[in-house]
Amino acid sequence: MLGRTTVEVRADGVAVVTINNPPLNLLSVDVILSLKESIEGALIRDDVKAIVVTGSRGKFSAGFDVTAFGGSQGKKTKMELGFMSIQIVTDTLEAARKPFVAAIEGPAFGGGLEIALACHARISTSSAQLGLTELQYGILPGLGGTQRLPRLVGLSKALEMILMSKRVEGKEARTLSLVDAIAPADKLLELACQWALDIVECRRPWMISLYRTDKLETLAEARAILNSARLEVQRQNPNVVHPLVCIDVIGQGIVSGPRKALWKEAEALQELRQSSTCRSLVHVFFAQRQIIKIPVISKMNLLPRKIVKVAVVGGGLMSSEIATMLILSNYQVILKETNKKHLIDAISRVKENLQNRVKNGRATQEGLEKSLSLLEGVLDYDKFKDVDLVIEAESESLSLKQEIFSNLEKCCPLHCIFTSNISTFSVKLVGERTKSQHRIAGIHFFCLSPVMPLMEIVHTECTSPQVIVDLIDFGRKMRKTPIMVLKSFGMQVGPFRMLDVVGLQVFVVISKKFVESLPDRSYKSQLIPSLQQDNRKGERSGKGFYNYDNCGKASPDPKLSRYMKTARDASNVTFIDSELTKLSDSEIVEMILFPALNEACRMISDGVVIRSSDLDVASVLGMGFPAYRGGIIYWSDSFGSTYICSRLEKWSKEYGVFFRPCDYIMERSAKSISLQTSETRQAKSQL
Ligand SMILES: C/C=C/C(=O)SCCNC(=O)CCNC(=O)[C@H](O)C(C)(C)COP(=O)(O)OP(=O)(O)OC[C@H]1O[C@@H](n2cnc3c(N)ncnc32)[C@H](O)[C@@H]1OP(=O)(O)O
Repeated sequence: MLGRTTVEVRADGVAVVTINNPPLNLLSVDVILSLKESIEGALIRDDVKAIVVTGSRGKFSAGFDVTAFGGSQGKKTKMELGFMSIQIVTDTLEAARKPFVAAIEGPAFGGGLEIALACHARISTSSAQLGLTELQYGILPGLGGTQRLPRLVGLSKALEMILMSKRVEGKEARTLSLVDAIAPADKLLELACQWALDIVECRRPWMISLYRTDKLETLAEARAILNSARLEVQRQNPNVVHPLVCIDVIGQGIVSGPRKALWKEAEALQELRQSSTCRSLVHVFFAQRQIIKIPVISKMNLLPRKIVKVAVVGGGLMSSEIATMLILSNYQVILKETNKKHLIDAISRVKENLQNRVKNGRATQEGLEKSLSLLEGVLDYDKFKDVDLVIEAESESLSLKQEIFSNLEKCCPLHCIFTSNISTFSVKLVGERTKSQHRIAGIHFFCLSPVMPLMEIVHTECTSPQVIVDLIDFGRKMRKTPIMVLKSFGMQVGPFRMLDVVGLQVFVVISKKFVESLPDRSYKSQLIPSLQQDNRKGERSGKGFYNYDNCGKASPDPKLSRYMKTARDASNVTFIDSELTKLSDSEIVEMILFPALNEACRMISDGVVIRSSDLDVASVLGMGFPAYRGGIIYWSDSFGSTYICSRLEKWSKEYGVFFRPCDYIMERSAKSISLQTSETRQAKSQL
C-alpha cells in the first residue's frame, strides 16, 4: 500500500489519526481508504471520545499526488474522487458522532486542507501553509472545498483564495477564521486534543462546516460577488474554463444547498482532470521542480549556505526593484550608489514600492516599517565586510562592471558570492579582472523584479558547485509571481505592450548587441529606434507603442502609422505584402512564436539547458507564456516538428534567414519526432 494512516489512542480518550506518506504526506486513493478505515475503527471504539487528524513529521498534507490528474497520461485512480468526497469526507468524517479536530503544521494544500475543513475545528501553527491550490492544475477543489471554504471565511475571501490558488500562513488563516486557534509546534497536538475533548464536554461548539451560514453573504450579495468574479476571470483568462466551472459549483452550493453542489463538484472534477489544460499545468508543475536539478551537482549532496546580508550595487530602477524584493524576503540589504542624489532617489523608489503594497492591501504599515529597517543606503564599500552575496545591477558598461567586481574582491569576505544582473555581457568577461571566478555568477531578475517569477542563474565553467547550490536556494527563498505577452493566445499583455513595460531604451541597447553578435538570428527593428528618438520610451515616459494616461492605462495611438511608414522607408520597403495583411490570428501567433521556439531549440542542442522542460518553465515564468499550454516546447507538440519546420522554411524563403529552422528542428522534423526531450545533460552555461 502506498501511504497510509496510523491511529494511536491516548489515555485521555483522544484517537490521533496520522496521515503517513512521507515526505509530504501526499494523498492517494490508498491513503484516503486507509483514513476511512482508521476513522471507522476509532468511531466504534468505546474508549475513544474524540479524534484528532494530523500529518507525520510536521507536515499535515500537501494534497493529492497530482500525477493522478491529467487524463490519459495520469495514473488511473481506482475510485471516483466524488465517492471519496461524499461518502468518506462528508458522510464518515464530518457527520461522525465523535468530534474531529485537525492539528495542522507545515503544508495543508488541496485535498489535505479539504480534509481539515471537514473537521469540526482546526488548530494550526502560525507558520503552517494553507490553501486550496487546485486551480493551479486546471481542476477544482474536489473534496468539498468549494462548499466548505466559503462557509468558513465568507464567499469573497474564499473566491480570492480558490481562484488565485492563494496560500496563507496559519496566522492569517486565524484572522480569516479558517483556523480556530494557533499553537506553537510543540504544543499543537496537545491543544488539538484538548479542543476535541472540550467539544465532547460542550465547552466549545461542534461546528459542521458544510452547513454553516453565518459567514455567507446574503443571496443578493452572493450573486453580485459571483457575477463580478465571472467577469474578472473571463477578462484575465478567457482561454480556460476551469475557473468558471469552479465559480458555478460554488454558486450552486449557495443557491441550491451544499449537498447537491458536492455532487456537481465531483462531476466537474472528474471532467476537468482529463482536460489538456490539466495535463499542461501538471507538466509545468513538475518541470518547475526539475529545473533546479543538475545531475552532477545533485550527486555532491551539497547543502546551501545561509545568506543573511545582500548588497545591491547600482541605484537605478532595477536596483531599487531588486532591493525591494530582497527586503520583502527578509534579507538585510545594503544599497550602494556613487552619487548621493541617486541614492536618495533609489531609496525613495523602494519606499514607494512598499507604500504601493500598503495601498493595495498587500502589506501593513507595520510591515512596511519592518521591511525598511532592513535597508541601508551607502556610498562606499565600507559596509561590505560581512555581506554574503552581492548583486551588481549597474548600467550596461563592461568596464564599469569589471571595476565594480575588482573592488568587491578587495572589500568583501572570502565566502561572499558576486553576481551580475546581466543582460548581454558574458559573466566570465565581467569577472575578468578578479581572481574570484569560482564565486562569480550571473542572476537575471528580468524587469520589474518584484513581480517576475523567474530568476535565471548563469554560471561559467569556473563557478563552483557550492555557489550554484547557494544561488538556487536563494532563488527558492524569494518566491515571486508572473508577468506576460500575446493576448488572445493567453498571454496577459501583447508583445508591444510588453516592450513598453520594459522600456524601449532597454530594448535598443540589448537588440544592438544581438544584431552585432547574431546577425542572422536577430531582427533589426527600424521602428523602435524611431519611436525612442521621438521621446516615446515606453510606459514610464507616457508614450511608446501605446499612449498612457495618468493611471497607466494604455490606449492605441493612431499616430503610430506615421512611425511605421518612416521605418518602412528606412528599410527600403516599397510595398506592403498583401499576404501579411491577411494573416489569421493563429498565423500571427505562429509567426511570432515559432522563431522563439527556433531559438529555444538551439538552446537545447547547444546544451544551454539540461532538459527541454526547463525551457517550458522559463517561457511560462519569464515571458508569460500561458501555463495552461504547458510551456513553449510542450506546446510545440500540438503542431509536430514537421509542421513547424515547414512553416519556418517557407517564411525563410519569403522573408529571410531570420526564420530559417535550426538543425535541431530540421533533424527532428526529418524523423517526425517531438521537439521535447527528457534527455538529461550537463548545461554549458545556463541553469
Ligand atoms: C482534489 C484535490 C486536489 C489536490 O490536492 S491538488 C494538489 C494540491 N497541492 C499542492 O498544490 C501542493 C504542491 N506542492 C508544493 O507546493 C510544494 O511541494 C510544497 C510547498 C508542499 C513543498 O515544497 P518543497 O519543500 O520546496 O518541496 P518540492 O521540491 O516542491 O517537492 C518535493 C517533491 O514532492 C513532489 N510533490 C510536491 N507536491 C506534490 C503533489 N501535490 N503531487 C505530486 N508530487 C508532489 C515534488 O515534485 C518533489 O518531487 P521530486 O523530489 O521528485 O522533485
